[in-house]
Amino acid sequence: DTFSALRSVRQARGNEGRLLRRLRAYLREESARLRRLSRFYEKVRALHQDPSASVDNPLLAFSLIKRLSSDWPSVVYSSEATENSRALHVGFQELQRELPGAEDLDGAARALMRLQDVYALSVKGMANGLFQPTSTDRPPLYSPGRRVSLSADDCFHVGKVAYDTGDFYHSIAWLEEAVSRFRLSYGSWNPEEERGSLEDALDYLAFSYFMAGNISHALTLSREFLHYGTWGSDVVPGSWGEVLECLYHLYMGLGQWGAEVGCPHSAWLKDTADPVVRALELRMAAITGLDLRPPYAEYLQVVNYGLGGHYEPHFDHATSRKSPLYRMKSGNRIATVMIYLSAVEAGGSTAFIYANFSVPVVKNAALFWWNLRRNGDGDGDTLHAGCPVLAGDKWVANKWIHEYGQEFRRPCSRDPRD
Ligand SMILES: O=C(O)CCC(=O)C(=O)O
Ligand SMILES: [Fe+2]
Repeated sequence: DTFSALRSVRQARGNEGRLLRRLRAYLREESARLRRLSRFYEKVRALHQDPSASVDNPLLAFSLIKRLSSDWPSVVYSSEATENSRALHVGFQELQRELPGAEDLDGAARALMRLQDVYALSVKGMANGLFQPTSTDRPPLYSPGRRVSLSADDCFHVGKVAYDTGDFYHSIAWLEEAVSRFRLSYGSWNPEEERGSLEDALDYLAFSYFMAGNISHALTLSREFLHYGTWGSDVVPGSWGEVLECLYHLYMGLGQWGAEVGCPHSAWLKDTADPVVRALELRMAAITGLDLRPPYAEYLQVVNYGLGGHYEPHFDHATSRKSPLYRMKSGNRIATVMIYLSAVEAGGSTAFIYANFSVPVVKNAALFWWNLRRNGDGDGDTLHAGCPVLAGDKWVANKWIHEYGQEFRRPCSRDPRD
């Protein structure tokens, strides 16, 4: 999940810039090497095409013998190409530790699927670089400055991440898109490279339909797969292995869905951390009229949402006496102050599910609500969630205020409606 935060994505971009510079150096060296080889080739070829350059000439005989005994071996056995590619390898290895890995890629794929679900985006639209809701009468949720579309292989990867977790609903949508993109390019260029991928996508897609209960469509696709396929008898045991692997993921793997990636990262800031924190706390105390001195309130919590970052529906207050919240020995969380520290380009609203309203992310805006009624019971209407961030970097700060210390500021009542 290290790569979900937008700061890491920016760092990754910086690292790719470094890789680009190394590749440019490599290309420069290799081009120079090939230019030298070409010059040698042209020089020797010219001698061979010249009828007057006879070996009767002892000077030409000498240079022929020298070329064959010395120049040709050093051309053929030159280690220059190896050295150039070694420099490229070393340059890459130096950066590799900081580069995203397979888990980060899977996390980014899951973030795309989450955005697809929450904002009802069409997969075809997303693959074309558009954030268009499936009901096309609605305007796009976000129009990027530069439209980038996904390749067949990109869609295939997202589909495969879904497939691997037994999520056939998503695997079907993304593999359909991958297949239609592979079909478009099928036979048009580099058929050798494209072919295996179309077969793979069809295979995964057929199996997804099969698992989703659409057997007849699975069969149709399998026939197409057979048509493209050049495989031998090993495919039958291979398929069984896949069935078992898939069942395993279906029964064991679903719990892993949504773990880590897309979850926000947070830090706690004491008021002594910086005068800004102190000033902010004084302001919150003035606005709410509540006592925020420890232990009547928790330290300020700063949260950053990454790629497609979201927060599942929850209550801020404890709903069980066993909650670690009570360790502060200052009661439950009576109220929340939430400040939006950044704006986002799209998405990221805070949704109050039962109360049926949502608050957009507006930089420097603050929200206040009571989590508890005056009799100390939790208020069910405060169930809330952070919607996935569609585009942008979302930062919020939370101040959770506890019951103790507020006795005279927010008096109790026995009426459950208060
Ligand atoms: O970020 C949001 O919109 C909600 C955050 C939240 O509910 C929390 O941090 O407890
Ligand atoms: Fe919350």
